[in-house]
Amino acid sequence: MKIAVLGAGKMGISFSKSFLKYDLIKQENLQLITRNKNNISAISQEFPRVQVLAFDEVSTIDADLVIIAVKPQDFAFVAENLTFKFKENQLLLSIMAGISIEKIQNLLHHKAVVRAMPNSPSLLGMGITGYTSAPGISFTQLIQIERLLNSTGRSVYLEDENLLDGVTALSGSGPAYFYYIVDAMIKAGTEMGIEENLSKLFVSQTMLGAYHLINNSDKNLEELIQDVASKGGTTEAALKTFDDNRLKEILKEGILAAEKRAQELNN
Ligand SMILES: NC(=O)C1=CN([C@@H]2O[C@H](COP(=O)(O)OP(=O)(O)OC[C@H]3O[C@@H](n4cnc5c(N)ncnc54)[C@H](OP(=O)(O)O)[C@@H]3O)[C@@H](O)[C@H]2O)C=CC1
Ligand SMILES: O=C(O)[C@@H]1CCC=N1
Repeated sequence: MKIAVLGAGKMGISFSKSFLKYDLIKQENLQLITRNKNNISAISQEFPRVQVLAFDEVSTIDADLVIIAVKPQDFAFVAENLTFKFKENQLLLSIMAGISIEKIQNLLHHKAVVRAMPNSPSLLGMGITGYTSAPGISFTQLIQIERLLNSTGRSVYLEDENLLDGVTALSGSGPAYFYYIVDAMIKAGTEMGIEENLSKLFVSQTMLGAYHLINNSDKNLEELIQDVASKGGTTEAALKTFDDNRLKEILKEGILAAEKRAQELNN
């Protein structure tokens, strides 16, 4: 299989690394397309046998699969300035937030589109990707896509494309929410006089342990919380402050704002 990545940024590179790591593709069969010519030598150093091209130098794409990994805001420019046509047998895989299959089909004049929403832990093979496809994509093509996505972590096929904006808000953006909460906890630690590196250790090991308890316990989240929160104790004091300040609602509102933004990106 030959793959071209249009938009060799963080996610495009991260996907490429996963495909190469699991031998799903050879460097010789990968094309990385970037906007800025100054990036070419750095990318070529990392991938010595990959063909690295600038967008305005591309005259044809020799690939079975083209991954579109530019920012949604750059997509209209890409579509208007393509100097080549997609071949009928080429499959497009978009990982752009918000942009619908219909819009991709219309702007690129190409029907065979799969739309996916991965997340940044894909860099470690620990991501999760929701994906869906245009009508007419064969089962064999979907299996090929799923094999590639699974090299970046887990993947879930969704019948309903509309759910992908929710997936974007939940797992696409999710790692940033987690870092945000971890950062707030570490800062609280330093404010209480714990050295920053120690605070980081206490918080990250707590998150890791708690994550494994979620996955290895028969108890639901409410019960796990109750196990920690002794009557009249410290946890209860923290949880009361969170509830008094509507922290859960605020987090939910933030996630819904991310979904709304994904929908706006398609306008
Ligand atoms: N970051 C994340 O965690 C996730 C991102 N996504 C989606 O993945 C996509 C990429 O995001 P991310 O990797 O973070 O962003 P990056 O900015 O790191 O990557 C986008 C890349 O596209 C390049 N680019 C822009 N225009 C063109 C063009 N005309 N031709 C070729 N390359 C071009 C940019 O070049 P330049 O360096 O010049 O800007 C940049 O390298 C987005 O659509 C985003 O919605 C999805 C899930 C998670
Ligand atoms: O913030 C964004 O728009 C992209 C999509 C999901 C994660 N990053």
